[in-house]
Amino acid sequence: MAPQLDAYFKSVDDLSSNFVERLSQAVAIPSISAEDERRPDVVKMGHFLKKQLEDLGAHMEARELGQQPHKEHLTLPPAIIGRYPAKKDESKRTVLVYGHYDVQPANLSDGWNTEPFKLTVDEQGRMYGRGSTDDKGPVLGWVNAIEAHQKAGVEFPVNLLMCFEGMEEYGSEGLDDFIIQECKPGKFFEDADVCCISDNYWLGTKKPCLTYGLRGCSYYSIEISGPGQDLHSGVYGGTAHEPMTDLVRVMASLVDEEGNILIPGIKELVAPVTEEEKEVYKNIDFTMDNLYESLGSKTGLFESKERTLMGRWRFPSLSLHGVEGAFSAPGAKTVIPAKVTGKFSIRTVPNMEPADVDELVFKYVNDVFAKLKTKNKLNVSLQHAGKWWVASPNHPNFTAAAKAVERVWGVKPDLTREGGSIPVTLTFEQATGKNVLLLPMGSSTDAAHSINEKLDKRNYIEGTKLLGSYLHYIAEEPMDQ
Ligand SMILES: C[C@H](N)C(=O)N[C@@H](Cc1c[nH]cn1)C(=O)O
Ligand SMILES: [Zn+2]
Ligand SMILES: [Zn+2]
Repeated sequence: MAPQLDAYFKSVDDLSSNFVERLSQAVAIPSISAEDERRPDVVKMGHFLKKQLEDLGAHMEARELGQQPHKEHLTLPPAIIGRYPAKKDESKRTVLVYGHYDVQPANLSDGWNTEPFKLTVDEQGRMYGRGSTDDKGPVLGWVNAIEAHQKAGVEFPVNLLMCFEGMEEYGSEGLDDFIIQECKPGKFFEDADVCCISDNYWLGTKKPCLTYGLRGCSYYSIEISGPGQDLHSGVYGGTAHEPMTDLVRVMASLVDEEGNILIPGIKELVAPVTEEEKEVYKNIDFTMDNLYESLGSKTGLFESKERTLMGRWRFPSLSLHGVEGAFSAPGAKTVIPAKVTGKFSIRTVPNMEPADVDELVFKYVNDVFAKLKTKNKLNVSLQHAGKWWVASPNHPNFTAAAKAVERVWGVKPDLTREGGSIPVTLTFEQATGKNVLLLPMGSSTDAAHSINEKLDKRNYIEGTKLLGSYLHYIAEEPMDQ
């Protein structure tokens, strides 16, 4: 395998400027799944990806997923699925890869130093742009790997099945049922031997990792309304119950300043931490400085790395995200908003069942609201939910990936869990019955979901080598599981 990989690596290096250009074209499409008016761009991005792969000879299909639940006027972006080589080679293993081509919202006015939808590369090779690390860079890593094999004249080692979605940042609407259907006998994904997802991040900036766990995410809205329209605070302030005042009280009652979730019953749903498990956290290559570097401040909740890692991977957290309908522009506007909608989410962990979490949340929010004795109206609802996932890293899929990491980066990877969520991971595991590996490309300082999101060129290029060499190692790894 060594000469083949050497030739492949050289090809990746030779093509590196084409790969950056490919990422630049992808970042230029503002495929924001959460913004209704951007839906045509999400679809455009799906077709861009499809065309890139078709040009390399892959068999690709854009599969419609129907209308968006609760927003029936919107058509969901298609699942872009494919197979490379176009005709299955029965003598080779089949690897199913997943990624997403939608991105989080981004505006220059949020505080970006550069245009979010223009890939901007600085002198250190940091490639800034929305979606660069989450998840356009990693998705294009698979495309690049195919191209580099072709240009190097190196035989592609596996049958690659691909599933790319455009709604991951909005709860993967519509995808679960599609995956379940397509994993059935005779369908597109039926013959997967293993699955691989590149859509998370290293713990620090130096050491690659393989990831075997994710937190779930239950995302809620609290709508409070009262007045028939927005009001002048000079004329009506002091005469009416104000929705924003009620909402601030309800939201403040969800979590305290130390990050403790104040909803009764939530803590009891969490699996107890075992002594054996505590040892795992001690051995992870992570420092508080890694945290401070990626936070961009020293505002961590805990002093120790073990407690910090547990706060990210092992315990639930509740975050307040924003308020729709509230005055948020610069300057001063003396308005009383008539209807405000607060958004928050809970990251869930074993053994929290999403339905149990919902019940506790709804009861608590209604109880807190009732105590306010306000005449306004409350509506609390779940926007979307995805369950947590924890797997065993003792599988040839992980062994193959560890070999690839050592070959490309020259170090053994850490085995990590991830605080973020990729809702379909569990679906792939259950629907295929196969092992799922998370193989991250980007690092802890990439600022996914934040302003100035970036992917280091080194991570993109070496990451492309990593994805390709993983396919070579998985092709040869003994597997009876
Ligand atoms: C880890 C992954 N790259 C990611 O960012 N996932 C999102 C998924 C999500 C859940 N609800 C909304 N989006 C995340 O963890 O926030
Ligand atoms: Zn992602
Ligand atoms: Zn994301």
